Amino acid sequence: MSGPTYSSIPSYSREQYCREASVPIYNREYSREYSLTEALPVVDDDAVLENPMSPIFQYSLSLKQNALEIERRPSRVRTMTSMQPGDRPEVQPLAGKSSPLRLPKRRAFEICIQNLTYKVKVKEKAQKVKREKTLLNQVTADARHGEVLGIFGPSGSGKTTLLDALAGRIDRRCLEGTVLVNGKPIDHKFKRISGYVMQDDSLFPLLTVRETLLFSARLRLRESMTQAEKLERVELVIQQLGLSVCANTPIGNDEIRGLSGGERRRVSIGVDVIHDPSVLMLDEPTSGLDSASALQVMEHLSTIAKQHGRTVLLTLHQPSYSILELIHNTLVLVQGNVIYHGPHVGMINFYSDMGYNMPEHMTVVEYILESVNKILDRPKGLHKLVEYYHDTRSQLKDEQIIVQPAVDQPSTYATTFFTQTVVLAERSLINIIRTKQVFIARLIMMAVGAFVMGSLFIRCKHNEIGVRQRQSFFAFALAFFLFGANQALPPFLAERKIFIRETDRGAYHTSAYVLSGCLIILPFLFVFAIIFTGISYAMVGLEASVSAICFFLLVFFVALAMAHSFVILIGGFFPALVPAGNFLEAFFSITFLFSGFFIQRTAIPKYWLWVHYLSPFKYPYEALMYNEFSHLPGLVWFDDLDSQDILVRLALDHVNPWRNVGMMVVLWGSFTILLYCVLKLKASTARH
Ligand SMILES: Nc1ncnc2c1ncn2[C@@H]1O[C@H](COP(=O)(O)OP(=O)(O)OP(=O)(O)O)[C@@H](O)[C@H]1O
Repeated sequence: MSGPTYSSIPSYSREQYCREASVPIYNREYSREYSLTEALPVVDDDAVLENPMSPIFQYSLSLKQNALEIERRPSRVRTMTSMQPGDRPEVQPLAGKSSPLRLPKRRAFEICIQNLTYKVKVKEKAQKVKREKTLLNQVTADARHGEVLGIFGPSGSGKTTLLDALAGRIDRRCLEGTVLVNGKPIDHKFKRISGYVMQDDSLFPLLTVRETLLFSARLRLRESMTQAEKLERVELVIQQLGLSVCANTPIGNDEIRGLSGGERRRVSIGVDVIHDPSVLMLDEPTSGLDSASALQVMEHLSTIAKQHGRTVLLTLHQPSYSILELIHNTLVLVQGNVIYHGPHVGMINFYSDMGYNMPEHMTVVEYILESVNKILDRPKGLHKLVEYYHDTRSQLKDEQIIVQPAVDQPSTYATTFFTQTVVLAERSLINIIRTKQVFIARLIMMAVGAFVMGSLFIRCKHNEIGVRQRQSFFAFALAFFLFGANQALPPFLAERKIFIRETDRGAYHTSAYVLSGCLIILPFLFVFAIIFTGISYAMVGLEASVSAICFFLLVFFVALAMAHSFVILIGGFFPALVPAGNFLEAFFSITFLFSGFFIQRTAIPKYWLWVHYLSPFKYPYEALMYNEFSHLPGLVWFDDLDSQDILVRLALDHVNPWRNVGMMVVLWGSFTILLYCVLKLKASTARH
């Protein structure tokens, strides 16, 4: 096809258009030119004209600064207007465009995929050596701005793999071929200008739809936008995705009642379109939706592409007629090979030329996918399909779209590190408050534990048994605290997927996430330490000076924070609960053995000493012991042994309690930094 595109119409005022009625407008869908008199007797900005040429479609005509924009959209009202050239058509406001919010003008992006190949090594059960499996084979395609590229293919044909490859979820070093974005090789900046809606919905179950979208807006819309504008954008997305009825419903999950699967899918789309990315990739955006909702979502995506000039790539299964009409270009994959790329209308001719005639009741995609299975059953079936496509490809070449230069979209984060930390902390706080049962349960556990220990070691005497009781109390209390930190694991693992998705798309810095998580939990840990100290300290009858009590509280608080960050670190390494939980149990059990309580440091064989120094129990245990005995100088406990002698006997006389607290802080900081590194690595190689 050749001819001018809409955007090539020169910059005319509306009056000029009316005067120069003979300016031809090329309509790509109908492959013909219309005169302005025919299509556009009177045009108001952002108006819908009941299309006189089609009973099914409306043309949304809008006269923008530099070009006349014409969008074809399915008509909701099937009214036919018989219109003669020169007649004044009925003009209605454009549905779903009521918001005055203007999206920023952005640079248009054209993606050009050339011979993209992705192979993995797979091990067959029976075979010893690994076999190479080709997931993408010489895929060549392009996605243009202002258009929706529909990627089709039978299950397992490589649709998700292709999107993952573009989204940077597959290490580029494992890919052969080229992906060009506006003529330049794709790089890490692409993540920031693109949005990727994956197949699975990773959302916070306790946040409502509106809250979910608002948090996404606060993280991903530019800082320069006011709160009111962000709210307005959220409301617009809610409206466009048909989520108004459930805007205040919690997302929910298997345990908490919430949205239906289709609504959840739409929220996932909302989260990734809220910042209006220049390139939007969606894996099965309509899965789980009824036909009306699916059409609504697709209309929205088509609008994003057409009206805002964004590039949309999506995978779909069995699109209906109406959905297919909203897709401008198609790519059909079979076993990682392209068997068709071009407009879907051309697909009918392409396959009828091959000798396949489409029955009336089927969409072309449905028919092709059904036929492909039969073709694949034949000898060399796939090879023939691919070969036929390659032979005819040159004939299918569509006209070149010239990418319009416009305002560049910055490739940095939309918000500052400070804003990200605040927003993420606020979101975590809401989640903690909404799971108050978990917090209350842990609080009760602390109180009951403190009471049981306090009543067991009640009023320890200053004698030999009293020394033993104090040792046992400190050791057991620390075990109770540190083993209990495992409770942080399940909520973190549930959140981990969301974190990976969000950072993968460049929503915020990994460091902002780690810092916010680290800070928001501290007040809660402090409350636990206070409850425990308040109940058990006096009951056990420990040294009653203010400084000793405060130090005791400080040690437990820092121990809790250190243990919490360690548990989260392990959650960063292991994505599943069982291996992470098992590792933590084993780690805490072994390091508890080396704490110095069961066997003194001086008695530990040299080759095991390193475990003693790594033990998270060692530092708080020694600090607590020293704190207790050093506050009672000269007190004779038994056999003429005073506090100092006891410390010498227990090999604790060398302890510097503040150095131990310092070591705990260092461990806490190291675990947090390691967590940052692990999450950063996981986010960058999410698919492998
Ligand atoms: N790491 C991997 N190792 C081996 N095979 C893999 C790997 N990742 C994906 N595959 C295989 O690659 C093929 C393509 O997978 P992909 O998820 O891209 O298919 P799809 O077209 O999106 O399927 P669906 O429509 O069912 O989502 C499948 O056969 C899948 O099993």
